[in-house]
Amino acid sequence: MLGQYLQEVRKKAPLIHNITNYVTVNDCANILLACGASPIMADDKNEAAEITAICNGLNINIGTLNERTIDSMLSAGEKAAQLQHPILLDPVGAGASAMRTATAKKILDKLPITVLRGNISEIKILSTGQGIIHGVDANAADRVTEDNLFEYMKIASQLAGKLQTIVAISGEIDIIADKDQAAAVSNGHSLMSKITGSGCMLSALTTAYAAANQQDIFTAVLAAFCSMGIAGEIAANRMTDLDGNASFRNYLIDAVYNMTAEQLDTGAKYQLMVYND
Ligand SMILES: Nc1ncnc2c1ncn2[C@@H]1O[C@H](COP(=O)(O)OP(=O)(O)OP(=O)(O)O)[C@@H](O)[C@H]1O
Ligand SMILES: Cc1ncsc1CCO
Ligand SMILES: [Mg+2]
Repeated sequence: MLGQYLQEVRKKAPLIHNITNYVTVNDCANILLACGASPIMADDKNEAAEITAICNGLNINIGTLNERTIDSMLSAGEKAAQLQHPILLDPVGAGASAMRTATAKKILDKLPITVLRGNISEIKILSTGQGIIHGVDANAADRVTEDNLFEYMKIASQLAGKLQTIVAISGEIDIIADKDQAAAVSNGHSLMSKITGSGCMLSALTTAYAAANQQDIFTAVLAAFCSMGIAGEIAANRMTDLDGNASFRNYLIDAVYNMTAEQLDTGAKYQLMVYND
């Protein structure tokens, strides 16, 4: 079933506008090409809205935020909203500085964000106003485990209802939630946390899946998360004794490039909770 969502990405080849950080920008472009989408990066206010208008989805990532790009994010976001393009916000490092936290909140407040995709500490800080983040990485104390999973799924779903968005939390176990349901994805490999940008790439990929599957964005996000996790497992399997995190990064992109709909269908590992209240 999820494989169809990948097929739609390949068929429609959505063009994704990325306003993103300068650490992982090239990886974001390559992961979009790998899944069958196309990237364009453009972060000047004078062209942000115009670029968004020729695209099918907008990926806003605050990883290397500066005063200038905040305006570009809002301007592109307003245009994307007018055109009913999906908009994803990756609140990289929310909680690490007052500027990041305030900007993530401002974007959530001013734009109809379709998907909020971050690690558990970023999401926790944005929802409760409290917590500690380890730079751009999740705080180990916030980890989603088998023991707290159902509690976190419910909280994610409540937050999704409050923000009127899909909340998508990455980590060893990923959680994707809207106000009525939450899915927990157990695909992935610990090496994914040893490269920078696995989260940024996931956000770019998720924007492409959402843009190509607008009729069911929740399932599109689920498919994107499963495909990234499966790619991580395939990449880890290819590692030799001399390989390190640089090779892993390449193997991960290669696995997204070579992924088939069948691989996604058979490899996806998730459980779904539907809430009635
Ligand atoms: N320990 C782990 N085991 C399995 N998968 C993992 C693990 N850590 C991260 N992942 C996977 O890596 C991807 C990125 O998640 P992560 O939470 O590390 O994002 P992030 O913190 O935003 O990353 P970055 O900021 O470096 O881009 C997701 O697909 C997630 O499932
Ligand atoms: C390391 C880093 N710093 C700002 S953005 C980024 C990439 C991972 O989010
Ligand atoms: Mg991140």
